[in-house]
Amino acid sequence: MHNDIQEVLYSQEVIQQKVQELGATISRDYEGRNPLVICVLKGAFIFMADLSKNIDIPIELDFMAVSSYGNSTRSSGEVRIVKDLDASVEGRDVLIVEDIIDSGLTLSYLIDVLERRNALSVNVVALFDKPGRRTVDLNADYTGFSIPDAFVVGYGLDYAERYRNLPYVGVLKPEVYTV
Ligand SMILES: O=P(O)(O)OC[C@H]1O[C@H](OP(=O)(O)OP(=O)(O)O)[C@H](O)[C@@H]1O
Ligand code: HPA
Ligand SMILES: [Mg+2]
Repeated sequence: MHNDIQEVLYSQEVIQQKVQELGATISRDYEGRNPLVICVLKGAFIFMADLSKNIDIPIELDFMAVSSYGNSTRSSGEVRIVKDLDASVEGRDVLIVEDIIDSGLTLSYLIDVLERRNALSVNVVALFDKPGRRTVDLNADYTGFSIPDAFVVGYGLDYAERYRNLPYVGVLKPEVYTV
């Protein structure tokens, strides 16, 4: 285990099992359609890679980068599009792939943007959800784990850009945070 990690909350095995279940459900629900699956960078890059391998219907992939946390454990409240999609979403069934929903600000902003671009449908799959932290009303269509109010890292999730490469999800030792 990484020296900065206090506790592992979700092991690699537990995450893989959940990702397989989510992939199977999504494959069933989108049968006969050709959804545009959008990865919200950077946090969702590992989840997107694993989830897409577990979806066994035709899909297209695109990537969008948004940022609001910077080097903090709190949202700045301002969501910035750092990289936009390559293709149009007009008339497309869109599935947004997120690593985590915390305040809900990132997703409510993204859903609004994609609906205004005339997507046919906009749904969300999030691996982790902290329902207790919402500042805006938002629910994912597919959720992996509901988690308590703790700042987590690993499996794509960062603190100040670090720890994204950990294969599990855990909490940092308090002394690691520069508050
Ligand atoms: O519900 P919210 O409070 O908006 O928080 C969730 C979002 O915050 C994180 O992204 P971040 O802005 O840290 O960018 P990153 O993915 O590049 O780390 C995370 O990856 C989600 O996209
Ligand atoms: O708990 C978290 N960890 C990492 N990034 C995040 N962005 C929102 N919540 C989190
Ligand atoms: Mg981040």
